[in-house]
Amino acid sequence: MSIAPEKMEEGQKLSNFSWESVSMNVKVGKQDKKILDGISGTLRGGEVCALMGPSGAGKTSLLNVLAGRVRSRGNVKVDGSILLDNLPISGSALRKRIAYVMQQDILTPTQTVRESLWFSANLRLPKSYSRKEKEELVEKTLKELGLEKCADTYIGDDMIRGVSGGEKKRTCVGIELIMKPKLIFLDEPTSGLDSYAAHNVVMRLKDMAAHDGCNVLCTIHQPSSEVFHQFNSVMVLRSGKRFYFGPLSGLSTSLHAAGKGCPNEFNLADHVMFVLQTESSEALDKIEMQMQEATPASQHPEMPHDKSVMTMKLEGAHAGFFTQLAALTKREFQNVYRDKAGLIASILVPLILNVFFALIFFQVGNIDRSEWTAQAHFGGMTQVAIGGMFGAAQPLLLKFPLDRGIFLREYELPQSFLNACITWGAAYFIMGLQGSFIMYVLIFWITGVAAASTALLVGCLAANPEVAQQAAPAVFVPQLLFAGFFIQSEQIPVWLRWAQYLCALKYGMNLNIMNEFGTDVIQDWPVQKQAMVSGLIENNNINPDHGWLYAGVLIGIIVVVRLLSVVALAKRAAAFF
Ligand SMILES: Nc1ncnc2c1ncn2[C@@H]1O[C@H](COP(=O)(O)OP(=O)(O)OP(=O)(O)O)[C@@H](O)[C@H]1O
Repeated sequence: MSIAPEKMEEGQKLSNFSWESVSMNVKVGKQDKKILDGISGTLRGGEVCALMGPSGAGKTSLLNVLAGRVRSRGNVKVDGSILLDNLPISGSALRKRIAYVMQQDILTPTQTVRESLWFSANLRLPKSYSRKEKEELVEKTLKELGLEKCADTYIGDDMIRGVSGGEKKRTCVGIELIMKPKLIFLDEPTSGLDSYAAHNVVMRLKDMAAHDGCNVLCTIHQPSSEVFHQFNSVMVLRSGKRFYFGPLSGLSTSLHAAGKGCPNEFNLADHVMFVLQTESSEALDKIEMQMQEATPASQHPEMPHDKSVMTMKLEGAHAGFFTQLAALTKREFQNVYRDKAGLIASILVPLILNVFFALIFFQVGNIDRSEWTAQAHFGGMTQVAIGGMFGAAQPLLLKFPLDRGIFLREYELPQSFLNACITWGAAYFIMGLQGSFIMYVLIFWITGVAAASTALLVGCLAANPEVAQQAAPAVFVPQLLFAGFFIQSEQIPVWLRWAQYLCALKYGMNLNIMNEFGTDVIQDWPVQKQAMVSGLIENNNINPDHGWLYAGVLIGIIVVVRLLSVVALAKRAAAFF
């Protein structure tokens, strides 16, 4: 979300955000499915509105349409108008003005609460803010959200002990609120919280809305009475239609007037849900009509505009490239060194595994041994390269790339270089290889980055991580087959050989073979053994003069595949927005 507020100005009028006859239809097969049916409403500045309704009623769809995240395309058709201060607004102009707090936490576990807010402030506030002003804003937000006590605690995850669920939610809210947006949409900000923590979140939102004059809309699921009564207004949906919109008190009186009053000891929110889910569609139409007749004003709440509060101009350039780069680099380094378990795993696991695998190929590169064979010698090198390819690609297939960077991240290259050093440090001496150690490390490094790039593309094309994993063999098995160990290039049918140009492992292995069996390495070997490895080079169509070409192909694969990933991801994002 990118909102760039200028400094706050006193005495500006509150904004009204309204929408009229918003509809959304989806074509499912040959049928039109009405997701939203002519919904109108208004959000008044300084107030918090709850969006409620049974599961599937259309809450998230409405929130997405109002946030400009869904538009007419393909089999989705969106109608209606959205107005900010009575002026139509749509597209990026609308998205820019809305802070959208999604259901999923998007926090970095290894950052503290204060660092998370600072990260957001540093990256997203306009350049006109000085460091001191940003720091003051962070401290103010911490205070307003009641996060001072846990400001220096890690966010945490399953591995790292961190802040509580409620504090996490409030941090998520804070990350958006630090931008002082005019419009704040929250998708179930209280889900997973106990009623006290949920109450806390809503109270903070309410205080902030009242103080800063922003318009807040949040979907909410089964709120406790205490939480529900904090909202200024409520919109209740049923089957994509508006059932009620107005103040909370109006909901209670109009239900009463329709003969469905909430018993004293019941929770009003639960009661409405119960009515919506137990009454027939015809009965609900009747109740809705009776409610409208009883309190017609509730359906069109007036919009007083006489209140003046602190608000802000939505202008100003964002933080510059170098500020953003510095902030991102710092966060990624913190992430690596604070995640102790991850750090140990990324060193110890490859070390132990590679020692074990290398022991299976113990001294296969020592030509003085009577057991020496070219096949085992070649096999030892191949197993390290295959292990490297899977080690680099696996994490990208397991984690959906939408939440990862598409271009090489700041620490991705050093991390894969470290991995290359660990792997060859464990394998090279045990297997008794003779090529240049540093060349092995460099080849492993570049092949690993190419394999990781391919995995990233698979992830970007796949609909979800499961599909990505199922598609993985289609990409990686050919790599193994073209690597020259199972079948040599000249034995593969000519009309299929072109596929080797897509396989990073093939070029990594070409370079490995040149490194291990180059003329300078084998010149002192017995002639018979020289002939055996020379045959290996020839049968795999390796030209010893083409080393730079093979390295160039690997770099080309990295560049092309990363660019294709950007295109794939941009298409996916366009479908979403
Ligand atoms: N793009 C789409 N294609 C087909 N059906 C859709 C699409 N988007 C939403 N729906 C359907 O529209 C209905 C409303 O979905 P929505 O997610 O808005 O409901 P909700 O009120 O937020 O539900 P919940 O409380 O369970 O999250 C559901 O039946 C959903 O399956």
